[in-house]
Amino acid sequence: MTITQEKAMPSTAVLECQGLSAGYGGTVVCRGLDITVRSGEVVALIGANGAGKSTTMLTVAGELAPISGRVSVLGSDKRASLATLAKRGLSYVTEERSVIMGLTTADNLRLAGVSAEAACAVFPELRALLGRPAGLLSGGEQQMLTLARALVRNPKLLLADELSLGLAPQIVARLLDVVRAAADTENLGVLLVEQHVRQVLRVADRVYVMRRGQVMLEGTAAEIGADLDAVQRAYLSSGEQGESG
Ligand SMILES: Nc1ncnc2c1ncn2[C@@H]1O[C@H](COP(=O)(O)OP(=O)(O)OP(=O)(O)O)[C@@H](O)[C@H]1O
Repeated sequence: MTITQEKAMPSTAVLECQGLSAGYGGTVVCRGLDITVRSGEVVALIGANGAGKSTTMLTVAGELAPISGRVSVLGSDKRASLATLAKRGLSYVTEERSVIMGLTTADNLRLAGVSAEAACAVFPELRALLGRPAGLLSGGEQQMLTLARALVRNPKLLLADELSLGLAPQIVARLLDVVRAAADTENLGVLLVEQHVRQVLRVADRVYVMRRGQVMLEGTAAEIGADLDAVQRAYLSSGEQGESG
């Protein structure tokens, strides 16, 4: 008899927040957060505007000190800077276009120590754009460059905060599909903040729903998706998050 060993090994937690409170200058914005991301898992963090999603991401990324509670990133709960965490395998991408606009796509990759070949393997769309100044790329192309640059380094944990802000639904789908594929093939753990709720549910394994600094609801993407209208009414009602993209 053949014993299938697939999924027999529990996957490693690449991020664990326990009772995490976070905020600015001692003012608590997020409280009591328990959030886990395992390797190979795409986890979505959704919530209305001002719910505390970015504050959570900044704290996990080492940019803000936790006010209380525990954050363990890639097996260590000692606070470290983003630069140190990046060396250990954390990648943090945001909606801000982090490319250098005056440099070509190729030079942006070179500056980041990333081979153009490897980046084009992630997004073949970049090949035709290698000689073009990044400032002349569309928003979606700039985010492809950003994401390719992040993924080529083979991170173990990707934090993506509204990577697709302001982009057309097709581009959002393309970016999210690449993130999903990296989780599946590279065992990457992903925490995604995303405005396009329906799109993120399509690629996520699990979801945390935040409201006013707290996780109000968590479940599999299928569970949250099954009652999305009620979830939207209860927790995502203010601002753009209510639009399910
Ligand atoms: N630098 C800051 N100093 C003080 N308060 C801040 C700062 N940044 C954000 N806040 C406050 O923290 C709360 C949570 O903001 P945060 O940006 O984390 O929410 P969010 O869920 O990411 O919202 P959005 O979807 O609008 O980006 C808000 O009330 C916001 O005004």
